[in-house]
Amino acid sequence: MTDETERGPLVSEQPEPTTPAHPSGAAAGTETVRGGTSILQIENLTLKFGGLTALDDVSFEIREGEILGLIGPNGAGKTTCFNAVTGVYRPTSGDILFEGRSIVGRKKHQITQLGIARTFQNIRLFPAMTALENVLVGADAQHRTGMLSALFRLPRHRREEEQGHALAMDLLRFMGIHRKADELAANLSYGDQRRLEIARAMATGPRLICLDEPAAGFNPAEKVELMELIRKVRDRGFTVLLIEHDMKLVMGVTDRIVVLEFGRKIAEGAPAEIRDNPAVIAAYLGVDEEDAS
Ligand SMILES: Nc1ncnc2c1ncn2[C@@H]1O[C@H](COP(=O)(O)OP(=O)(O)OP(=O)(O)O)[C@@H](O)[C@H]1O
Repeated sequence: MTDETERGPLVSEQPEPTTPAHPSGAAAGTETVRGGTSILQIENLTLKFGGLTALDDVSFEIREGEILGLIGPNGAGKTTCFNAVTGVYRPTSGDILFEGRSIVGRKKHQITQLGIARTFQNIRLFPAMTALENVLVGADAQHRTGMLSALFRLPRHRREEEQGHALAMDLLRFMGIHRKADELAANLSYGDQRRLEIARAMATGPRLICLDEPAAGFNPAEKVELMELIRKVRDRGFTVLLIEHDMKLVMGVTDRIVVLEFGRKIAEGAPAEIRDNPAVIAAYLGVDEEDAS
C-alpha cells in the first residue's frame, strides 16, 4: 500500500498503558505450551475486511533466533499479517500462537508485554520528545513497580528508572545514535528516526521483533548498513520477522522467507529456493524494477 520511497511523517501516538511484563515470558495460567523451537505459529490465518480477503488460510512458523522474511507484491497481506500478530486486527479465523499459546484477542499492549515488538512502515515516534525519551517509553513496558512507588519515588522505582535509562542509552549506542540522545525525534535525520524506532521496539524487551519495511526510503549504502544492523539485532538474542520490498536486502539477511500473494502463501523456504521459485518469479513479474531487483 505504500510507495517504497515514501518518507512518512512523524506521527504522534499515545504510549500504550504499561503494566508489568511477565518475568519469564512463560504462560501465565494453565495453557499448554506447544511447539519446540518455534516461537510464533500462524495457523490457518484468515482475515477479511468486508468482502476483501486480505489473508487466506495462511500458515507458517518463526523459529527462535532466525530472521524470517515476509515478502510479496503490494497488497499481498504482509502488513495485515503483522497487524494480526500485534493485536491491531482480530483474525476472522485461524490462530496465532506465541511461545505456544494463543494471542488472538489480546490487546496490543498485552502482546507487547508478552514479548512481541514492532516498527511501522510509516515512522511513528513522539516528535516532541528526545531520542532518549522515545526509547524510555519503550523501556517503561518492562517496569515492574506500580504507581505508588513511582509517586513516593521509592528506591525500587528509582533503581528501575536508572536501569531503564542505562538500557535506553545502551540501545541508542547499539543503533549508533547515542550522540543524538538529547535531540528531539522530529529533528533527527530520516535514517536516524528509523534507527530510533528499532531501538524503541527493542527497549520493550521483546523476544520477537517485527520490522515493517525498515529500509523504506534508504539509499543503497544505508541498506547495506541496515542489513548488518538487523543481523546484530538477531545476534543480540532477538528473533526477527522482517517485511521488506528490497529483494537484495531480503535475500542477503534472512534465514528463511515466506511469500504471500493476494493473501495466500505461495512459497516458503531458504532465500536461494525462493529466488528460483517459478511462482515467486511470476508473482513479482510486472512490479517495478526496484521491487524485482
Ligand atoms: N484496514 C483495512 N481495511 C480494508 N482493507 C484493507 C485494510 N488494510 C489492508 N487492506 C487491504 O488488504 C489487502 C492487504 O493489504 P496489506 O497492507 O496487508 O498488504 P501489504 O502486502 O502489506 O502491501 P504493501 O506492500 O503495499 O504495504 C490490500 O488489498 C489492502 O487494500
